[in-house]
Amino acid sequence: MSKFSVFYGTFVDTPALSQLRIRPRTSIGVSADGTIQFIKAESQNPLQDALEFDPTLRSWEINVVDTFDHQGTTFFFPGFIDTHIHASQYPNAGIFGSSTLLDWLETYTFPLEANFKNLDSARAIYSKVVDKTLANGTTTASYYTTIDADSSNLMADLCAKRGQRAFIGKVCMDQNSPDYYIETLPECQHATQKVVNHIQNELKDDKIKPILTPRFAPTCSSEMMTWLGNFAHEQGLHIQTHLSENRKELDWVKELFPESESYTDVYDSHRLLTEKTVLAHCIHLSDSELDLIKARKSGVSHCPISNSSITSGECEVRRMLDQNIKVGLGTDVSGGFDLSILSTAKQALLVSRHLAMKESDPETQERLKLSVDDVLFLSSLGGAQVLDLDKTVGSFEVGKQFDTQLIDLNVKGSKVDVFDWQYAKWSETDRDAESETLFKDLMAKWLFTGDDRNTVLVWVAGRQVFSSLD
Ligand SMILES: O=c1[nH]c(=O)c2nc[nH]c2[nH]1
Ligand SMILES: [Zn+2]
Repeated sequence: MSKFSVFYGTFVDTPALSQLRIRPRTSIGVSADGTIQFIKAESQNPLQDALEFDPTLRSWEINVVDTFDHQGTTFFFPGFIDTHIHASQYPNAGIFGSSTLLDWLETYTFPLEANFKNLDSARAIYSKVVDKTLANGTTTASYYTTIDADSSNLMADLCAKRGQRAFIGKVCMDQNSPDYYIETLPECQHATQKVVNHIQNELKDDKIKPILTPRFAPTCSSEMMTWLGNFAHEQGLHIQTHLSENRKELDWVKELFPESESYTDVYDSHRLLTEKTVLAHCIHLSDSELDLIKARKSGVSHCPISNSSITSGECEVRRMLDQNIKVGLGTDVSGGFDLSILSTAKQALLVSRHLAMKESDPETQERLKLSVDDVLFLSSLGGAQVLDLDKTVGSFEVGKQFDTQLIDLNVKGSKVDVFDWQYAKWSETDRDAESETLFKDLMAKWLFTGDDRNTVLVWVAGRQVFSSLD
């Protein structure tokens, strides 16, 4: 591996909601540990920039990645962050019939997840998931596996080997689950500790972290949630779970936890809401539940494909963003059928428009609509905030890790077509308002007509982890 890398071209990221930052003719220097060391705008010579940054470097020690692009169709974008994906459910992607959450779990999901004791089959499924998510530009994923510890550890090993940044969540469930797929509290404690120990003390890759994963309140006893909440606090661990996805589920939670003020309060009263908690769905929440999530600084994983597929509802993302609640995107495979965050971002935009169409006031309608810039923020820095990783990844800043995808809109065989007048045509020196507008249109083209074919190279912590050019 080179001692130092320098990347040259157009860098695009979203330093805040609704802000698209476009930096053409820029070089970014990255040290061997993957940390961004400098960002130089208006660069003439990336190799020279690296040598100026560190005069002790020799030219042959520097790896130069130059996109040779001045027309806006090739650009670097931060790696996508999938804040919620069930790796174990991937074989069922697309298979959900007309089910809704609770019958979907019984019919499709539990039977599949129960099979992960077989490590060969687990390896085949998990390898596919890591390969495919990387090829779709996902550099960080928060995974649910199954209740099984050994195959969860295998998933951690596969992510480390392939170089993906990942949270590995062994699923915990000790009640209201089928006889063939349930654990007792002592079994859960033992298996959870086994996974945490493997990741922290045996694997020792600081890109891979354990995440405590009570499946959702109905399948978790109060004793289990108390233990998990305390364990998370003692060890400073992340937590992920599902919250308020489906109306029948809400009624069930009310029945099971009559003493709790709300579904959100069930988790809070077990110390499960922290600034490292990821709450998937959050569709049917009251104002006071949103206040509680905000007070605890927990994050929301918005999973629009899943919510439409198993007809759970429409998450009011703008309502959350208006209150500065952290929101990222989740594919929620296989409630969601697509492991692409680009597709998920597109669907997030469309779901916001469905919510807008229910309003009669034009101003309210306009406000509810998420823009291209908004959903690209949710796919990158928004997700990083949800996972409490925003000091490490999600945008291009000195000191952050270089987790990046290189997008080429003109790649052969791609669905995207760019016509002559649509190129941004950054000239050698010029950066005019027209190029900026044209470039924004190219980003919209990418979101709506692009797919994994446009993701040509992917790096995590400066290491190349995927190439479509090989
Ligand atoms: O989208 C979901 N996927 C699941 O596997 C699940 N389990 C409980 N609730 C869930 N929701
Ligand atoms: Zn889920």
